[in-house]
Amino acid sequence: MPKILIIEDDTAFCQMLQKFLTKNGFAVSVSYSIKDAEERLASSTFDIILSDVRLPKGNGVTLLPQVKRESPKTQVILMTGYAEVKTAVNAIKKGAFDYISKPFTPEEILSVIKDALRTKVTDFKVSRENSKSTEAKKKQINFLKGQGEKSKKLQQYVELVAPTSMSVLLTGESGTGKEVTAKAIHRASKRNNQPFVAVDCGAIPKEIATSEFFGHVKGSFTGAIDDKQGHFEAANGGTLFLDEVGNLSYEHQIQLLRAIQERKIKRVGSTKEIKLDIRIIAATNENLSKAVEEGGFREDLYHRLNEFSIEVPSLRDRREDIPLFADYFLTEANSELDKNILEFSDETKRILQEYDWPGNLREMKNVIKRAVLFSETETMFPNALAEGVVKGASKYEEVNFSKSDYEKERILTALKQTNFNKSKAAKLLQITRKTLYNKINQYQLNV
Ligand SMILES: Nc1ncnc2c1ncn2[C@@H]1O[C@H](COP(=O)(O)OP(=O)(O)OP(=O)(O)O)[C@@H](O)[C@H]1O
Repeated sequence: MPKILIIEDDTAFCQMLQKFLTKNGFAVSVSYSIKDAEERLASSTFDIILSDVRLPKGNGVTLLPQVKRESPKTQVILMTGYAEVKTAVNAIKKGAFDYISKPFTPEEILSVIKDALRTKVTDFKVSRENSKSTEAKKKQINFLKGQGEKSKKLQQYVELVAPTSMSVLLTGESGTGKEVTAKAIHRASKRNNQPFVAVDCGAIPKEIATSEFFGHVKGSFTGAIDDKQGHFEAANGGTLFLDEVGNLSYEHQIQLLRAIQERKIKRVGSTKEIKLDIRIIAATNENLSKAVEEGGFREDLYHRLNEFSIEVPSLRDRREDIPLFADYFLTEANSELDKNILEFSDETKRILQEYDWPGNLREMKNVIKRAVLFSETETMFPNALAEGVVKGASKYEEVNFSKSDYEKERILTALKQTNFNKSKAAKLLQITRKTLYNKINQYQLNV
């Protein structure tokens, strides 16, 4: 029976969730404070931790390093309010599995938990793939080219730099698509039949970073029970993607620089040199040049990584691509959830268009997947969207969109979808024909 720990200071909500998850076959423990959670984590192991972001005396994110250190297989899901999306997105980079915005429904929480249980935790968020990967993996690396000016420029740069052996530094906010851009560069390069190895530098504990990067031989330190290949060796011949490179300690910056310059490495505890032929793509959502000025990042390494830099635009800066990405994520969610939502209603489109998307494409993908799960008609209406998104779309409040506007819109869409066949439209709307006629009169619809 999978074990879940809920960390939530709202005791009533916590107990309700505990009851619901217990009924659904999970062994559920609860902690109402960070301190209690820390104690529990020290003595037991859980498959899933479901933690509120905002807790008295801290937040759910501060627990992540402890969880990742003591129980790397545990998946962490954060429960957030609207204003905390950015924190949650940062938490994902630190190793959290996903976040779920409050309020959520029972189906939604179960779906996230099931996803988390299905997804095996890889060591420190390292993913390895090569071009001979399975269909599923190929699907994961889909890269949609946008049509707006900024997206076209991004695509141009990708095509320009891909065939060269230049190091590329990708900058941009979290969730903008830096990793998928790195994969797109790899796929368009001559190395595309060689490995692409992605390493989240922010998630590797300092103490073992050298061995993670360069590997080790058996017995070289306590805990080195076997020979182990590092990420550099695993990527040999292909591309090494260093995500969150700004998080590397000074010591590891030196080690990386040396390996890149000398094009060879030694495993920890070994004298044997291994020759490298690697293309480096690094990514950061910090201002790395400022970090160089302030002395937090080595200038020589910065120049090595930054032979060519590409800024991946935020979704706010490429709003003209929102419909394209929304359609793309709709199709993706339909196939993942085995649903068939065909379109967005006009009001839904407007909300998606006007919302600010602080978590960028990652947030949009999550919002649409959740909404697909909720939608019961072939058209997606605003009520399926997370409340934060609806509220966040500023003009939504200005026009004071009311329940009746929404109802009217649903009725018109259903009528259009059924070619104005009122029986079919009523069925689609799950109301009786008589109610439909009453509503048509009430709203004076000319149909
Ligand atoms: N061009 C794109 N086409 C299709 N999906 C995309 C595209 N860009 C981003 N995505 C989707 O958005 C999500 C976030 O992308 P990705 O992980 O590459 O962002 P990131 O900038 O590397 O984020 P972080 O800085 O948090 O590591 C992924 O699920 C990815 O599939």
